[in-house]
Amino acid sequence: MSRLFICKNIVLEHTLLNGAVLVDPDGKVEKVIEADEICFVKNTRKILLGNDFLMAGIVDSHVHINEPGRTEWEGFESATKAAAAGGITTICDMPLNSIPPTTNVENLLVKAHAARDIIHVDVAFWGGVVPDNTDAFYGLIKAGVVGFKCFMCPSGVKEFECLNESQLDLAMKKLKGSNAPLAIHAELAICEPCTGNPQKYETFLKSRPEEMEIEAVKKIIEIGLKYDKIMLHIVHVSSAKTAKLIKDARLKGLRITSETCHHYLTLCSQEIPDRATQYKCCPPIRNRENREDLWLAFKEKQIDMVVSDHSPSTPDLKLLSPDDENFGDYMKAWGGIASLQFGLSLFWTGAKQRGFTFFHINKYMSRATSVLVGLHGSKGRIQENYDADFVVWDPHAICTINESDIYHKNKANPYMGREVLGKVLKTYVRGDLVYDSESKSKFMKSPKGKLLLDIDL
Ligand SMILES: NC(=O)N[C@H]1NC(=O)NC1=O
Ligand SMILES: [Zn+2]
Ligand SMILES: [Zn+2]
Repeated sequence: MSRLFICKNIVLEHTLLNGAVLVDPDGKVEKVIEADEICFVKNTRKILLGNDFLMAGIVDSHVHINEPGRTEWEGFESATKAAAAGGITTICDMPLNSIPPTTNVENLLVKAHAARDIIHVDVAFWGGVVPDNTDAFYGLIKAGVVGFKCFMCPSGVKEFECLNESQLDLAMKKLKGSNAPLAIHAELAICEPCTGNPQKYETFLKSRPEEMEIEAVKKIIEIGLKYDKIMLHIVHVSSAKTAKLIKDARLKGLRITSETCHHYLTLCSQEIPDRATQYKCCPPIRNRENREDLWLAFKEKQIDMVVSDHSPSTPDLKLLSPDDENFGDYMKAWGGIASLQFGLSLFWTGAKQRGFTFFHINKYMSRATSVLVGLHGSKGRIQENYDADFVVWDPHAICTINESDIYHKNKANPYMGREVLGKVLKTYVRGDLVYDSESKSKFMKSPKGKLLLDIDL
């Protein structure tokens, strides 16, 4: 049966509409209509959303799910529940931290089989580039990966080796003209050895200065400019200076985009306590001034989107226990922040204070990310023929991030106890309810997510 979502605040690209969204039985948007046309629509199930806000579901193009192999860090079921509870309707899984990594079709199938039947939102996959797998690119593209990801410095896991300059050059050469973007972790290992107290955040920050990112991006641009049709994407930009370089390269004709993460926009180094390794990620969270410059970089069109880079691990690897001999050692702890579920509230809290609107949330968290991963024909907008992926939320609600409300497998995160603006009430994937904050069970018994791949399993 068709469904009619009636709502006073429907967030479209540039307008807030008092009206309704008609969704066909296949879960596609049939029509967006104004309030005075509602009475003409017959034979539908009406879903009354009143004064809540109805927005396109969030597309988080940067998530590490880690199953199989490191499922105790994060798995498809827990990650997609957290996503649904955060208003995210599509996540794109990064190729590393799982064993095997997504570096050939065989491995992709292993991951897809692990995910099948247990996902509460849609899941797409990035392929990985490691030093010797260019022969696997074609098969991975045919199977439907959304693009490729590589590292320019050690990734943190031994199965996913980083590329040197000539290997990066080769990857670009092979991918040019393919429509598959190459997403790059841009840090060059040019830093000095760490001295100082490893339990102080400042010590870690000094060991990974922004020059590592700046030099890496300069190198990427230099190589990229040799290849006409390569699509490049710089993941988790932490430094506002890097963001500017990326925009300048785009003005020179390079097809290059950038993302930043909620942690760089919300947190700052001055506020990070000693031994608080739940704040550790790479590149590191930088100072307050840089954080403000990152917000400005959106206004200057230097940053295109914002994602979670959700990359949790178990608490032992985060060295979070006072009983651990390396307790709170920033240099030794796992680098990666768990935040998948909080993206909408974190971004909105910071964005509203700085004069951004609902339309920017849609732009940076749904539309731009959908374009990056080639899903812009079906995801990221409330529009005819698009999937009816929706988040229903209250942008005025003030909530506290509590451990009991978190669905990530590993709950340690830098936001515990923080007050944020915005509460997700309900999430729909292809017209079906997948999360309901009011219900006892919150999630559906039979998960409704789909694998966004071009192969049959
Ligand atoms: N391996 C992995 O997930 N690394 C991620 N963690 C992080 O903080 N930055 C990354 O690239
Ligand atoms: Zn990375
Ligand atoms: Zn990542």
